[in-house]
Amino acid sequence: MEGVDHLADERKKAEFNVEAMKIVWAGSQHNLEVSNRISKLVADDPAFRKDDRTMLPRKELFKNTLRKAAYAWKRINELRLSEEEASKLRFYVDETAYTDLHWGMFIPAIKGQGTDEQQRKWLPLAYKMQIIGCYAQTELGHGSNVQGLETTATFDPHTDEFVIHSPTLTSSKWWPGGLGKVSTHAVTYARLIIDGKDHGVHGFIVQLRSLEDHRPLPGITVGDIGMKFGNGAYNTMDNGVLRFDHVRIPRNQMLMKVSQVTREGKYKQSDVPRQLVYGTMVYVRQRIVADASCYLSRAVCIATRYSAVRRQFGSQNGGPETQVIDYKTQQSRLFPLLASAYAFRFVGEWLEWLYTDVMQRLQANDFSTLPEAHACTAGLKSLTTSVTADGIEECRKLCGGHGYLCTSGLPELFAVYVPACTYEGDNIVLLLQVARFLMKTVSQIGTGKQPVGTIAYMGRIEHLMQCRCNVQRGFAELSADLVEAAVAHCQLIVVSKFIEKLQQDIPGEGVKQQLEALCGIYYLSLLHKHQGDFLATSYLTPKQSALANDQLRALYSKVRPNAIALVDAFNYSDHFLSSILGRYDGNVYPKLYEAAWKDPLNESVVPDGYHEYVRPLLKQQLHTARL
Ligand SMILES: CC/C=C\C/C=C\C/C=C\C/C=C\CC/C=C/C(=O)SCCNC(=O)CCNC(=O)[C@H](O)C(C)(C)COP(=O)(O)OP(=O)(O)OC[C@H]1O[C@@H](n2cnc3c(N)ncnc32)[C@H](O)[C@@H]1OP(=O)(O)O
Ligand SMILES: Cc1cc2nc3c(=O)[nH]c(=O)nc-3n(C[C@H](O)[C@H](O)[C@H](O)COP(=O)(O)OP(=O)(O)OC[C@H]3O[C@@H](n4cnc5c(N)ncnc54)[C@H](O)[C@@H]3O)c2cc1C
Repeated sequence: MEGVDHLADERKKAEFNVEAMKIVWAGSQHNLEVSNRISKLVADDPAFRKDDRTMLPRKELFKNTLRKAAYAWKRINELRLSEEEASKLRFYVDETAYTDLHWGMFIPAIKGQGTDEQQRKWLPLAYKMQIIGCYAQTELGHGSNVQGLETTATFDPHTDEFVIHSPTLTSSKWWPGGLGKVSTHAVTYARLIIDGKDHGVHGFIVQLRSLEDHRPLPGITVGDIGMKFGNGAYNTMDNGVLRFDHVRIPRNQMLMKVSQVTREGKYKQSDVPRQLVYGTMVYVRQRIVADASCYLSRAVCIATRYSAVRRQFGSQNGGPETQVIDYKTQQSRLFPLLASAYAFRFVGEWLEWLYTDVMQRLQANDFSTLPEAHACTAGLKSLTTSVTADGIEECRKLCGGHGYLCTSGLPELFAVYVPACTYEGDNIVLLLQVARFLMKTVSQIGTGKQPVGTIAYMGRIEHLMQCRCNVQRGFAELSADLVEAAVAHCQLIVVSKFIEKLQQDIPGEGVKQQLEALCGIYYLSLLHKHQGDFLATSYLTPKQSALANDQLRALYSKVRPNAIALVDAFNYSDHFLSSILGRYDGNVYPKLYEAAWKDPLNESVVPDGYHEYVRPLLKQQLHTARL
């Protein structure tokens, strides 16, 4: 019934202060206050309706996204929201759009790789959205291999310009979000050519469309690359294709913080690592880690609430059937994901600190922690997005048949999230970067001391490195194993940051105890999953492994009465979750039934097509042997 909290009994079981846990999840009292205020602002505004997304045809869907983005911008300015509040508003609008790339990559690229003068010129225009930008790096033929990009930027000393050109079909820019129909400018990555010499990939600001009539400028061919996975989902984004036909830009539109080209055409590489040109990707990867905890927690919230509502089997003498959340199999699938959501939240906080620290060091020309930052952002982006994508799908399965309904919110959540395993760096390619970092670390041990434990096999590689074969062959031969080592390395970071979080002062009755239980579930479920490795390397005895599994089950029982309160602590509105299965009040069945009749297919009792295609079948007079 309306107004009844069908999960009230579950909420009464909580053994900790949920309001205090909301502050832990939000990161601070201030963050919680801003989240509450902005979330309500969005949820209460019908202009931000999103329950129709999966039913709109692409052009209507996209126009609706443009409308929402413009309306959001209007509200941001009317209410004079801060950058923090504006970012929260875009988060709670919950619709991928060109603004993601304008604010999330175009502006950071100029801030990270532009000179002070270039920042003074371009950032005010971008902040006022008087230009709209995208990040055009990937090409039809190359995405992972940035050094393989083919677009050229050839310096013309006669006119003090760069000529931007797409020499081959595969050099067409392909995938950049916001490029297809909206962006007026792009930070474009191209090979810098001076006097016939290729200086590698650099960033350039290129205007794509007229600010008067939005038509592509001369030499620019640009459009959308077409429909992507799933209805609604990422089709609100205009991922685009872009070709340059000898497009001329002023020399001062090459981003010149890291390296410069003088008026005379002299190339100057500052004494900074060339990889700083990749700085925007590092920035986004660390943000994607925090983002993973948001997406995973949304799916876990839906699946946990529904698992408490859903009853199946187990009725005694006509009594109520068993809540599926009480089955150990349901708990063994759901609670590690709940623990992962919290774990990724905390490692995301740490990674943001690491990134900020590295950026401060770069200001002082201290590049000592850049390799660690690269390995951590790459590895944790890979790990958290893979676990989150798989976790959203597991949450769909945890909801049985109803999880497959769009009104569960889970299919669209999955469809919009899964590209995170690919964009900002294919997850395997990034893990190979971590493996390279690990190998370099091991080789620097250098004293002949063999690495032990789960990285013992790296000793064999190191041995190969020292004797009969070169690093590349050893690395390539064992790359699949090295990727597993890279994952293990990243899992160690996640676990250690969770433990470090627990060593902080965490206010609120019972809050720390719940986090300790979740931390235990996180590492014991990992131990359980990889117990073969631990047993094979004698890190664990069979008896210890069995004890660990017993402890894991005991922790499931400890978390069970707190599960609903632990997902309430995510503090998501019903509007944001957009899920009948995940409703705060648990009023699932009546709302599922009500929603079904709103589907356009039910606008008529007899479906379109009946008379043309069904009635003739029913009325056919066929004389076949089978009849
Ligand atoms: C949905 C919303 C999501 C998040 C919300 C929040 C904010 C985000 C806002 C918007 C985002 C929304 C949607 C995402 C849109 C997607 C955008 C994109 O996808 S942009 C394009 C991304 N492309 C990539 O990531 C390409 C991946 N490839 C690479 O990074 C490089 O090619 C690679 C590192 C693989 C190899 O580079 P290469 O130059 O060939 O180096 P090499 O391997 O030879 O190593 C040499 C040397 O350099 C070190 N190194 C490499 N990279 C870095 C780095 N980034 N930083 C520092 N150091 C680096 C490497 O370790 C090695 O060192 P050693 O020689 O071993 O010491
Ligand atoms: C939704 C979405 C949005 C995007 N937005 C943008 C954007 O705004 N701007 C932008 O510039 N780009 C964007 N991209 C492009 C994205 O960054 C690339 O697709 C991504 O970097 C992967 O590169 P790729 O497509 O070349 O994959 P590939 O590298 O071709 O991957 C194909 C397979 O090859 C494997 N592989 C590749 N190299 C190696 C290797 N050395 N060793 C072992 N295996 C390897 C990969 O693991 C993978 O299994 C977007 C992509 C998507 C899906």
